[in-house]
Amino acid sequence: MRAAVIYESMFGNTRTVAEALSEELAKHMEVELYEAGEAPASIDASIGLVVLGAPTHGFTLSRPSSRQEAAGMTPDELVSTGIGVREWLEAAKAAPGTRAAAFDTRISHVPGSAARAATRRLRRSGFAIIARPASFMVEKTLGPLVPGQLDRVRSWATAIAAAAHSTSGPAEG
Ligand SMILES: Cc1cc2nc3c(=O)[nH]c(=O)nc-3n(C[C@H](O)[C@H](O)[C@H](O)COP(=O)(O)O)c2cc1C
Repeated sequence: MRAAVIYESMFGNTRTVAEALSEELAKHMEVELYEAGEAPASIDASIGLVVLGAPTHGFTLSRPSSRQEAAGMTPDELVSTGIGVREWLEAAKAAPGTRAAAFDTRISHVPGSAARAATRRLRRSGFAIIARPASFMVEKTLGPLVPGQLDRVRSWATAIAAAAHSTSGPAEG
């Protein structure tokens, strides 16, 4: 099976999670890692699993206005300077039933997260959701990740690899 991991990140924390996730998933399948602005809008039929990752902004997926707000918080260039996962999803095309899962990074345990919003949108677009949305925590808005989060990422990767292999994709009906 091949997987596409597509992430958006302002300050690099979601990218760090996406990289660790991809490394672990690659023990179980072929993995392509894309920043959202560079990800293909059309998911190739050979891709059996799509994993989306985004920072939580305002209890949901980022918008151009929240990304602009993020840009004002650091003198450094943002990791994602083009579209985010919200806009990628609006344009995405994939075979109905393509397996998918979503994660986010966030600061607070208050309900409302980018991963939940992405999962809802994936389902609405015809993807088959194989895992509950996962959140990985940062200490402050700019990061870093809370210690121990990358262990949680690796466990989640193992779980979604197993779920992907035990769930039929579009080709199998
Ligand atoms: C404009 C803005 C809004 C945010 N809103 C939330 C929020 O509603 N809930 C939350 O837990 N974290 C919120 N955060 C913190 C982000 O989730 C945090 O910056 C992100 O996880 C860092 O990941 P990144 O380095 O990949 O951008 C917000 C951050 C920004 C910049």
